[in-house]
Amino acid sequence: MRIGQGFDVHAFGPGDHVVLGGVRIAHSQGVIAHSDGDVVIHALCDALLGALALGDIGQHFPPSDERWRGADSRVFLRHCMALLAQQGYRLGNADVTVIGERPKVLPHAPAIRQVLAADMACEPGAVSIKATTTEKLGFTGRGEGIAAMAVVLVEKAG
Ligand SMILES: Nc1ccn([C@@H]2O[C@H](COP(=O)(O)O)[C@@H](O)[C@H]2O)c(=O)n1
Ligand SMILES: C[C@@]1(CO)OP(=O)(O)OP(=O)(O)OC[C@H]1O
Repeated sequence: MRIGQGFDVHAFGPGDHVVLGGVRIAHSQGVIAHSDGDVVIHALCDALLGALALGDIGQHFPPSDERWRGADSRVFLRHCMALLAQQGYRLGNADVTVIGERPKVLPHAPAIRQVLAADMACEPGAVSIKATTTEKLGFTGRGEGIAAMAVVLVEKAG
């Protein structure tokens, strides 16, 4: 059994939606990112890579690589899951916290869990999505950006 943790931040910028856990959520702003800027999936990828001691998302999908411009981050998650299987592990469970004042995440948590469970080949019950404000403190509190942290437990397959 191994454990991994991940953290990601993106600044808000022009736009009308954010993507969280593969779900498009209408918002008064978008995020500034090379890919779709999905902090939930980026944190999850770093947690999976961390559990395997295989570096971080930027090493696997460099921001300098034009292939990843505007990319759907689900591609990154499925790649990390393939690496997990190659190393002889499967997901035990994942726990994610989104940090920000807005958008409100809780109404979208069931949809996010469905998407992530599909990509992580597990039951939605193995994927937890939580959210918190920072009581208007700090960069998330000022509405400058959004963050997510993730923890995963992985276990030997078979
Ligand atoms: N972006 C967010 C932030 C919070 N929530 C939910 O609101 C509840 C209250 O948040 P506190 O920071 O005051 O604890 C919390 O239980 C979250 O589920 C949200 O949906 N989206
Ligand atoms: C996802 C990648 C893809 O190029 O770029 P960004 O969308 O900017 O996101 P970040 O969380 O900074 O992770 C680095 C990159 O791997």
